[in-house]
Amino acid sequence: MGAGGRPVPEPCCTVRGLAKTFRSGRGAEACEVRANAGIDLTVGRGEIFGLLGPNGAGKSTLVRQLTGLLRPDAGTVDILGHDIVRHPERAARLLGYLGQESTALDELTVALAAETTGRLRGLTRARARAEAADVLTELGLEPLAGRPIAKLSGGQRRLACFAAVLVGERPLLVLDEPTTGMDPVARRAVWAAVDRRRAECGTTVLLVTHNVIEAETVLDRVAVVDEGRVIACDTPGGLKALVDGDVRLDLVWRTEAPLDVPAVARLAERAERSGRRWTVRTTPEQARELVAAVTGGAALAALDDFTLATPSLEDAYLKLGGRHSGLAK
Ligand SMILES: Nc1ncnc2c1ncn2[C@@H]1O[C@H](COP(=O)(O)OP(=O)(O)OP(=O)(O)O)[C@@H](O)[C@H]1O
Repeated sequence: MGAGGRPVPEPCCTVRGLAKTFRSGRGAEACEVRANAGIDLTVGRGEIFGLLGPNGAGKSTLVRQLTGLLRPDAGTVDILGHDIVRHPERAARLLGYLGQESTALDELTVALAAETTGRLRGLTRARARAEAADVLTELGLEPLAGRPIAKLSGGQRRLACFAAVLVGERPLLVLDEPTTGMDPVARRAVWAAVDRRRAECGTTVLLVTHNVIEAETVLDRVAVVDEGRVIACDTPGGLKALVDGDVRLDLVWRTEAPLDVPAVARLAERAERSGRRWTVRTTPEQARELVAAVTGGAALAALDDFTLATPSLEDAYLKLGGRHSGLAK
């Protein structure tokens, strides 16, 4: 049994001891960046598995190693029984990859990019065209079908590239921050499309994200990556259990916090401050006392809003010792 008592599915992707150090410059200018250092991971078939971590943690490097685009210095990558380090060319047949950068398809129209991906994956012209049309309808992209991808807005471009990745079904989808820049309607369309493929075809999804809220809602399991290592791997619920019993108190001041109020001055020393917002992670009892202190006296007039919340995945991440910057709220 796996985390949360669920049966562990058959592996789709197994990574062992993956390591990569980038070297740049020469002589005195030379520098080394260890992008990953001994990563072990197993992603089960049909899982929606997330890689969460701050900027520069090594997520994209890991993804590029999995997709056969970057050769690791050491370690193995097995996808559905294929050794991707030895045979990187096999990755294209096993997975659909949505990277962070734009692709050669950017010069094509949305419809042609989707159709071309289908053709590159071995579909007949008629089949590729039909599948592309279906995916465009599914994602609400029909009005943009005839427009070149390069001329679209950032969110539209991302959705068009995602559409292309879906044409010509692949058992594994590797999506590097797929919803960046998308509005809520487009985001919902992406997650509905992912869910449908998992339900209907058993598709496995490996997702890189900064967005902890998204991570909490869509992922079955998540690996937290920091400085090239996996520092935790569990269900979102399992990770949040690390901070079970704590609560988060957010205070938003109208302008300046009233530091002349002793309770507020004491709070200032331990709160995480971001502009007018102060955040404190504490026990429920202490949170109640703090709320009473800031809402019962002179501080109330200076308070714009306050919320008490149960711990989020971000709180769990912080507890694990990850660095705060780079994770979206
Ligand atoms: N081609 C490269 N040459 C040199 N260093 C690199 C190269 N690619 C990545 N790095 C470095 O490796 C580390 C990991 O980068 P990576 O892009 O994998 O992080 P990430 O977790 O995907 O970050 P982000 O969330 O910002 O996309 C960083 O320190 C980065 O600067």
